[in-house]
Parts: sequence; C-alpha cells; structure tokens
Amino acid sequence: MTDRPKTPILDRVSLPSDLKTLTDAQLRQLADELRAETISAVSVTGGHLGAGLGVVELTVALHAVFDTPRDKLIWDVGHQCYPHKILTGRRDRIRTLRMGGGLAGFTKRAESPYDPFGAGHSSTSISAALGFAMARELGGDPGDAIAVIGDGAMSAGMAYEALNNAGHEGKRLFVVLNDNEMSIAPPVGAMSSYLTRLYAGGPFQELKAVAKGAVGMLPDALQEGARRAKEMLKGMAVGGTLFEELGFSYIGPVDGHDMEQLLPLLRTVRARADGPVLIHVVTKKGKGYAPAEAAADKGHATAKFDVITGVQAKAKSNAPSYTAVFAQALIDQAGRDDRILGVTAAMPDGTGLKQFAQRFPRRCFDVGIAEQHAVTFAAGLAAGGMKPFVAIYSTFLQRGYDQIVHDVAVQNLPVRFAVDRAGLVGQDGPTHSGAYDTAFLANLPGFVVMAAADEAELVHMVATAAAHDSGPIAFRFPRGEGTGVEMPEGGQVLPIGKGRMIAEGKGVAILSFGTRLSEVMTAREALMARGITPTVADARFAKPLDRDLILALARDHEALITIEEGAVGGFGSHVAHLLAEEGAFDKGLRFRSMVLPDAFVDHDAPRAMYDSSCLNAQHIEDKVLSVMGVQSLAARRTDRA
Ligand SMILES: Cc1ncc(C[n+]2csc(CCOP(=O)(O)OP(=O)(O)O)c2C)c(N)n1
Ligand SMILES: CC(=O)[C@@H](O)[C@H](O)COP(=O)(O)O
Ligand SMILES: [Mg+2]
Repeated sequence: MTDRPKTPILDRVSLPSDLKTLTDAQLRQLADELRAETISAVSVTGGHLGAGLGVVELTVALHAVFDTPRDKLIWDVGHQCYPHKILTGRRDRIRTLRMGGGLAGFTKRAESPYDPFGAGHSSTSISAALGFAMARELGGDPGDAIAVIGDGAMSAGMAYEALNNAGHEGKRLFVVLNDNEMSIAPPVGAMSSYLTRLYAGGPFQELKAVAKGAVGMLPDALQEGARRAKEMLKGMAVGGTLFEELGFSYIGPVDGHDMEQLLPLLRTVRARADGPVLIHVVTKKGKGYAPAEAAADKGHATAKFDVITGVQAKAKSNAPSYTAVFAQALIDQAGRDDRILGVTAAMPDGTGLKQFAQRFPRRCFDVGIAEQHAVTFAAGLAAGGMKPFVAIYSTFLQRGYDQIVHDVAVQNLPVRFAVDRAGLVGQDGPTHSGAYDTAFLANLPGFVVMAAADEAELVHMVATAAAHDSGPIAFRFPRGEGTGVEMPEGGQVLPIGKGRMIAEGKGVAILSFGTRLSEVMTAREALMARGITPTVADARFAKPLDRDLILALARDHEALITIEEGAVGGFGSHVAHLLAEEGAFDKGLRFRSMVLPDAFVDHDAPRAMYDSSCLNAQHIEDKVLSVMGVQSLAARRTDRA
C-alpha cells in the first residue's frame, strides 16, 4: 500500500471545462499529477497501464484545447483511457476500474457523455469519428470529431478503409496517430517501418520546401512568439506522406510528451483546419513509470503492484494456464510435423505463440492486428499444403467471420483454429467475452468444432486438429488456469464427432460442452446427497454431434440438460434440433439448455460473471431439481418467505 500522490492542481479539476481556467504551466503540472494518480489507481486495481501513461500529456492537451463532450474524443481500443476517465468526472471511482459494479476498463457510452463511442476492439476510431463528422455535416450532433489511434491499431484494414473514406469526403476531422512503436508486443509490418522512417534518420524537411498541405495550419510564428515556433517547427516534417496522398493534411512528428509543442499545435490546428488532418504524435508507452518503461510489454497490462518497487501481486497458480498447455502441445506436434505453422494477429504473448516462435521462428507469423487477413492468409497457407494453426481469441475472431465462411469453409480448407479466451473472460468485460464462436462456427458446413473440458483434453484436441486434414477444425478453451488434472504423456487423436461418458446415473443426464464440466461434477455430488444421481457426459464436439451418444441419453433418461459457455445458437441449439428431428420430444423427453444469457455480461471476476449468468454448480443443481419436478432449496426458501 502506498500513499496517494499529492495532486493540488488535479484536485481543482472536476470536468474538462476546468482546464480552460489553467495556464499552460499549470497544465504541464496537471499532466504530472495525472500520471501519478493513474499509477496510484492502477496499482490497486490492476489493468492497462502503459498505454494510458503514454497519452497523459495528450489527454490533458486535447481536453484543454477541444470542447469535450461537444467535441467527440474517441480513443481507439480504449485501453489508454484511464487518464481521460480521471479528467472527465470519474476520478472518485477510478479505484473501481474493471471490478464488478465499477468503472469499465474501456470507454463506454453508458458510462459517461465524455465517452461518445465505446471500444475494446481496435481500429474502429477513425470510422466512428468520420461517422460523427458526417452526422454533424448533415445536421446531427455539432462539434469536432477526434480519433486517437495507436501505431499498432493502425495495422488493421479498418483504419485504412476509414482513412480512404475520410480523405474522399474531405470534411473537417482530426486523427491523432499515437506512435509509440509498440503494440502489445513490438509492432510488426511494413507500415510500422514506414511510420518510423517518418521521424527516424533523415533530416527534417525545411519549411520552405512545403508546397501544400498542413503548413497553413501551423501556429503563426508572429502570434506564438518567434523563438518557440521556430523550435517547434524544427521538430516537424510536414507534407509528402502516404496520409497526404489519401487526402489528409499531415502534421508531425510531434513530441507527444512536450506540452509546449502539443498545446500551440492543437490550438492552431483546431482554429484553422477545414478538412481531414492527421497529427503524428510520438510517445513512449509506459512513460514516466520506470518499471513500465523497462518491461518488455511497456506495462501494457499489469496485476496490482507496489508503486515503489513495481512488483506485481500475481496470484499463485495451481495449474498451468490453458494457453500455456496449448502452446506446448502445438510445439510438440510441430516437432513431429514440419508443415505445422502458427499464425497470430498481434497477440504472440496472449496466445502462447511467442513460445512457438522461439522454437520455430520461420514457422510462426505475427500479422499485426489483422484478424481478417490472418484467416485468409491461413487459408492460403492451407491451400498451399501447409497446416496452419490460427490462434485468435474468440472475441477477435468475430472480425474474421466472412473470411472463415468464404475463404475457409466454402473451400473446405484444413485451417486449424485455436479459439482462446472462449467464454466469459472477467475484467475486460463484454467486448472481450468469447460468447459466440460455437454458434458462428458450428453452423458452417464441414466445420469440426470442439471444446476442451480441461487442459488434458486440450492436448488431445491439438493432436486431433493436427491430424485432421479433410477440412476446417476449431477447438475452444478458456482464459486462465486449467483444472490441475493429470496431464497425458502426449496428445491422442480423438475420433471425430464422438463424446465420452463421464459418470453413469439415472433419471437425468447432463451433457456438457467445455469447461463447465467441473461445475457439473460439483453439482452432481450435491444432487447425490439428495438422492438424485445424474448421468454426466462430455460432448467434446458441437459439430459433428455425437448422435449415438445423444440419442442414447435421450432414450435412457427422463430429462436431458446441455450446458456450455456460449450464447444460444451454439451446442445446446444443435442438440435440441437433433432431438426434435429424431422425435425425442414426442416420446416425452424433458430438455433444458443452459447457455449464456441473452445479454452482454458486465465486467467482474469470471466466477461472479458465471454466477450472474446462472452457469455455476448451484444453478446446475437447481436446473436438475426443476426439470425433475423437485423444488430447489432456493425456491422453497422463497416460497416460505
Ligand atoms: C481487433 C483486436 N485485436 C486485438 C486486440 C488486442 N489488443 C489490444 S491493445 C493492442 C495493441 C494496440 O497497440 P497500439 O494501437 O499501438 O496502442 P498502444 O497500446 O501502443 O498504446 C492489441 C493487439 C484488440 N483489442 N482488438
Ligand atoms: C486491450 C486488449 O484487448 C488486450 O490487452 C486484452 O485486454 C488482453 O486480454 P488478456 O489479458 O486476456 O490477454
Ligand atoms: Mg502503440
């Protein structure tokens, strides 16, 4: 525990309008205090630290110069928005970040008028800002639109689609490119090298060499004071960039930590811009906090930590994470088959492919934040005779859906999808929940869709995917630690479309798809104490379904319950369809399907999220009791009251 920092200027700021009363010197001090407050808050909550620290000066300058919330300030991804939240009336709740009932870890429209557009996924800000700008032009909400987008987010196709459209429309719009030469990992790709070339190496252009573009928008030397303006202009290259070719006025690069550059530049640009402007700001991720600056990920995301030492309070783990198990299983398979490749979209650490890349550097591809490209690229690799494993979080795979359908499924290409972060992920909340992948994959002809019930099963599913050459195959697994189950020597290839019996019982059967299995077994124990012994089976496959197993369960039990960590339309829906088609309901089978609710579940600890989704052991027990016509304890309590 550390003392709260002293913040005399910040204490005078409730809303951005208060910044208008501060001098430039006070704004500089405000930035220092805001940085200290951000570090202090994240030390008690954990969360995304480095990106926010890198935009502290930018946050102060943008709010000081523009008129938010009338002007729409849109943070790309939103993981850098904590300083923005502190300045926009949410300081009193900043130490509840990402906790149940607390502030969200990203921008969120429902939370504040200062969050005009919610985020969590990357590279949406320019499109959204252009939408606001065009709405304004057509008589909608007034005010400027400002997108702040990172160099990592700039690697996604959507950003270029938006620039292309904005340049064509030619309307007043501000894009601040926050270039810190970092994504979560070091950024990759030719665009990243291009941005670096804009400010590294070559001499800055002479002002007289600028024939068009943004020069008219630079602060007037006479008004700003000759010395300061000259110094600022020395640090700028103006014109001649790709962005200019796309119809933007390009200004930069600017030192994004130097308020003496930022403030006059933003003031002048705001006063003079009459079309789309891109301001290229150079910053440091983790700026001003030594442990973050020194970390390999520049403090991208941290657990709670000690402010003085930077030491994080990481929970002791009892079992390896699913991600680590996947990575090791893939390395093992790849050691035997040199056609196995790994593909990640800017998440080498999160997906475990960093370990794979260390072992097989030429066989691993980080394509940047480009999930759509990753999927079609893998389709091409598969068509070319290779065995690509595309490791993408469930939530980000949503981006690549048409590519999954059109490039992979229609052509029946054997792309392997490692769908990490399946189910509810916790503090990142609804934008990051892996709720839909079973539904959107299992409806595709020819796709094989598996879910691991535990980390040993995951090893078998990696082996199964490696062996499956006749079409696309996906396996899903959750964020976090495994169950601690005994691990197999190596992966066994599973028979496609076959589940497994876990425990025989009678009366009611529970068919689990994924890691709810352990909750099912806990519920079974409790039910046995009440004289009910459910049969429990692990489906393993949502597609193809194990028809024999399902129809046998239906035949031999009065009731059948499915459970999964996914939305309606997934495993349970497919089982219901099969049972209906086979006439099981006509014969009196009682059926229930336990799925995620038809709602976006708010951020909280994962267990709490599953509680509010009614998918924990207690809820399974209650479901069994209700389907068997036995009143649950909870219901009895309610009746008596
Ligand atoms: C579509 C999508 N893919 C992946 C991610 C995961 N992600 C979050 S932040 C980030 C890096 C962003 O880098 P950059 O835009 O440069 O911002 P910085 O963190 O450097 O400030 C990534 C890959 C995401 N949020 N959205
Ligand atoms: C902002 C973002 O999208 C990522 O940083 C995400 O929060 C990572 O999630 P994991 O912690 O599950 O890797
Ligand atoms: Mg970056």
